[in-house]
Amino acid sequence: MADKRLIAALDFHTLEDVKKLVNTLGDSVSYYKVGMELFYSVGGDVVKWLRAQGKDVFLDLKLHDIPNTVAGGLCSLMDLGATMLNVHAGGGYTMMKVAAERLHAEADKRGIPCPKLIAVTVLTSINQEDWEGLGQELQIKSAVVRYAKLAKKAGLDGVVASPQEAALIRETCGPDFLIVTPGVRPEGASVDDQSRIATPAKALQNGASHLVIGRPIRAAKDPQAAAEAILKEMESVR
Ligand SMILES: O=c1ccn([C@@H]2O[C@H](COP(=O)(O)O)[C@@H](O)[C@H]2O)c(=O)[nH]1
Repeated sequence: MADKRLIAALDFHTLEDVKKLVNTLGDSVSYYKVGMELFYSVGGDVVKWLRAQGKDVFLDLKLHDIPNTVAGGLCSLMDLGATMLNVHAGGGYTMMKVAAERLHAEADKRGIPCPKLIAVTVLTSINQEDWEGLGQELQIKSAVVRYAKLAKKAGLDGVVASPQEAALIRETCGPDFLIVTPGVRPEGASVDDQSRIATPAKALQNGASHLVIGRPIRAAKDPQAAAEAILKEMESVR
């Protein structure tokens, strides 16, 4: 049985590429992330196709707009059947609260399970220099925890954060809060454009509930072997 803590990122722009990787990974991976590159080129069909294969889907579109627009957008996306959706915590407490309330109300009205809703805190590509360039005075860690507390208070199920902040979020937001961490790199793997990273084992030890991993699997010579090695490392942390 696949380890649902691993979410493989499908940053492709054709359905053919998606099918090839998903078929290669087979039963080893049961949870996939669809982000803007794929969604903007293929649309909702990719989510429907993945769901028809029995896969869970994190639809990572990072909605960031005024409350009414974000809530409406989420309700439209709900039709696709994704397991998890997200918004930007930078949209503020009111936006997150309205989004969560409208999503739950819409799910109740339609009699369908409500997708998990999580908030992006500070992107894992942001380093200290980028952060200061934005005029931010809090430390990145403190800002991430602040966003996580706001997301929890607004009724969201969790956050996206780097594995470096996971321990502090877990301590602050409790055992059931979802902590979805991109920025995961096996020892020796290329860092690419990520900044705040950790290995799969370290991310889990820090309290991450899910690891989002893209290029270390997708760009590997043998994606199946890369995924298996990551899963083996994850298995050591339960
Ligand atoms: O803060 C964030 C939020 C989202 N992402 C997404 O996760 C994957 C990571 O892919 P890698 O190839 O493993 O770097 C990618 O789809 C991002 O859009 C993130 O990296 N950081």
